[in-house]
Amino acid sequence: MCTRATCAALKAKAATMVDAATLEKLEAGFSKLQGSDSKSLLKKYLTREVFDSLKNKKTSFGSTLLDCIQSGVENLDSGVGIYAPDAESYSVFAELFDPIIEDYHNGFKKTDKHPPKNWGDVDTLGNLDPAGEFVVSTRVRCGRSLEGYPFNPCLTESQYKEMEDKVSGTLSSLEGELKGTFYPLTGMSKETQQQLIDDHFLFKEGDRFLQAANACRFWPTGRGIYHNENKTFLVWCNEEDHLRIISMQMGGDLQQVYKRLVSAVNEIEKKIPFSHHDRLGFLTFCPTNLGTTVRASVHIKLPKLAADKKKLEEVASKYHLQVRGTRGEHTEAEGGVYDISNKRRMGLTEYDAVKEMYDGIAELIKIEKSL
Ligand SMILES: Nc1ncnc2c1ncn2[C@@H]1O[C@H](COP(=O)(O)OP(=O)(O)OP(=O)(O)O)[C@@H](O)[C@H]1O
Ligand SMILES: NC(=[NH2+])NCCC[C@H](N)C(=O)O
Repeated sequence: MCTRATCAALKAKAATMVDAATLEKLEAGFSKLQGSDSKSLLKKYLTREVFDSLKNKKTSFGSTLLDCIQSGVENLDSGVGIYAPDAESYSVFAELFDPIIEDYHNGFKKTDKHPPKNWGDVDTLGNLDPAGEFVVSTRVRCGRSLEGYPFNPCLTESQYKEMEDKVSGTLSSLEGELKGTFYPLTGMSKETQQQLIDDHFLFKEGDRFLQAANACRFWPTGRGIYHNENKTFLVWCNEEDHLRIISMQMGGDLQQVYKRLVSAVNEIEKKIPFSHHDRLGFLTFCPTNLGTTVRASVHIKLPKLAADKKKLEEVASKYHLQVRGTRGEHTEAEGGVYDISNKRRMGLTEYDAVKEMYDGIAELIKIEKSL
């Protein structure tokens, strides 16, 4: 017979157990992935052994292995294929996250510790292309998560609203070049939204990788964009991460772009506490963005080098750079314009992540000139 005490204990145990339907989906997902020709890091590191050791685990938010891997299972063309539904997932499912992090971030081992934040001397970076021959535009972004909130899949509708209020309220106090307006996605006309996307200022809608990760619930509630008048400083609210802080402008003046980003982050950090992990650095939804969270990119035309796309990618990867299409990740180049950025974000400082892009692009331009 079930006494009150044993009943409560059984209930508590059931709450920490992964239910049969989830286990069934996990097994089906595992078979689908391993039977596919997916090139994702998820497929590479989710061995039967790792799968069996993690399939019954749950975080205190109730997130399971399925929540972490479902995007990569559904989208077999994923490069990575895994997201952390909450910060605890990085430790509960470390057996899977750690080797993926090590592979993506150039050998950042599970025993390694991400260095403390260091923006470095912002005056030491220059203009990548003073003559304006190759670089169309330059952008540096970083991601931040608000302390006290889980990532997208675990957020409630009211948390989305609360976060949007917090973010827009805080940004409204920015001054000088950073002064701007917050535009919620709710109520924005489709034309305005599309124009902002086409001009590379706003995140796209309906990203299938995020959707499959359960990251687009209650859309467009709580999502929005803040920008200054000339759109050189922008903040995305509640897309992939709670915050994406962005500085961008036409041409190759990385110093100006980086300086603006650093002063903006320093200002915002005074007003909002961000989630930071002793070993992993700043916390983000996707393991590719942990650490510095910095992606410094140029839109660049390198017609000779890019005549052979494979060659371009090979040379870029030699300098630890990643090549994307004109409209960002998972898109193709239009009119010969590529998005080239630093690939790793962990195990080095913010300054060094940006410098990695600076040095690599300088080399690519040198090669292009020599061809
Ligand atoms: N140097 C750049 N100049 C102009 N636009 C850029 C530049 N780099 C990226 N973008 C634009 O930023 C938008 C977002 O791109 P994308 O989603 O690939 O990167 P992200 O914002 O860094 O985030 P994530 O890596 O999570 O995808 C796209 O419209 C892309 O074209
Ligand atoms: N925006 C990102 N987090 N990009 C990195 C990974 C995106 C996607 N999940 C993939 O594996 O291809």
